[in-house]
Amino acid sequence: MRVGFLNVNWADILDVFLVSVLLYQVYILVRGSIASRVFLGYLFVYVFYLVVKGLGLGLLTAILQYFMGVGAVALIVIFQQEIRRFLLIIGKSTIHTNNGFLKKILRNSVLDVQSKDLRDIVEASKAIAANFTGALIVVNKRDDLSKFIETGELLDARMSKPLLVSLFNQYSELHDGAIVIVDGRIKAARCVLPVADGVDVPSSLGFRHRAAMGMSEATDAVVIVISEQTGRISVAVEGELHGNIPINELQNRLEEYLSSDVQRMPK
Ligand SMILES: Nc1ncnc2c1ncn2[C@@H]1O[C@H](COP(=O)(O)OP(=O)(O)OP(=O)(O)O)[C@@H](O)[C@H]1O
Repeated sequence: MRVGFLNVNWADILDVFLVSVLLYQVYILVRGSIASRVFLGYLFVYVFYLVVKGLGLGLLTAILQYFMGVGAVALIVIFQQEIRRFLLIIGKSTIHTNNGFLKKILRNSVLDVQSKDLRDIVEASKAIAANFTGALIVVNKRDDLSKFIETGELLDARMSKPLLVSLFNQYSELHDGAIVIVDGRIKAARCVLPVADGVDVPSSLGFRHRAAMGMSEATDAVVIVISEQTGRISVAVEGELHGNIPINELQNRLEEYLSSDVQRMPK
């Protein structure tokens, strides 16, 4: 088939499709992390190398070629976490499971958490806020949250309001840190989240709220934060904190945030 002055065959189309899928997966894995900058830097050097090679600058081409060879090894070391997660996703997923690899790539709707689960989260938030207990609840969207789950105590429990409330009870050994919910299951408790420290973070904010902002900045997850001091419920999404949300609005707001599909720029 001819497209303009190009001769394109099915193998070319398949090739471009597979490379796009691969680059998209790499982007999903590294976005929001420091690794994304390294990845972009390496890509920039590679494009520069192609230009230099095209211009026939032999010496510079040889130097860049050597640099990229060493860089490839360095990339494997720098990206070891991401590579591990990538292989885990492939290993765990089949097209037939709910978490299918293709579904993760192709789906547009990201609202995996059911209304009943959201109701449990809202009811639990209401009870926790009424008792002036602090809480931090992370609800996943599309990003893989394994590296945050690994920092806490693995539970993989069915969603329930009583369980959520008791996990944050101040006498519970698991009350500190955050709970991470993935596809409607309580995956882990006592998780450590990244803390937001940018210039746009109000200095009056405590660490619970900063962690909520940091997590929603680093991933596409939606984070509910309940203040121990004021009993106020806030929700962090895409790095922004929406403060003091009335309990009767919480479910709608969560549904809205969890189903919106804004593509964030990598930090
Ligand atoms: N990086 C973090 N990851 C997970 N949880 C955190 C993190 N930082 C703080 N927390 C939680 O927040 C608690 C401390 O909250 P702190 O009082 O500093 O925050 P705050 O935003 O003022 O909240 P509050 O209004 O509830 O006091 C810790 O005991 C811990 O449970």
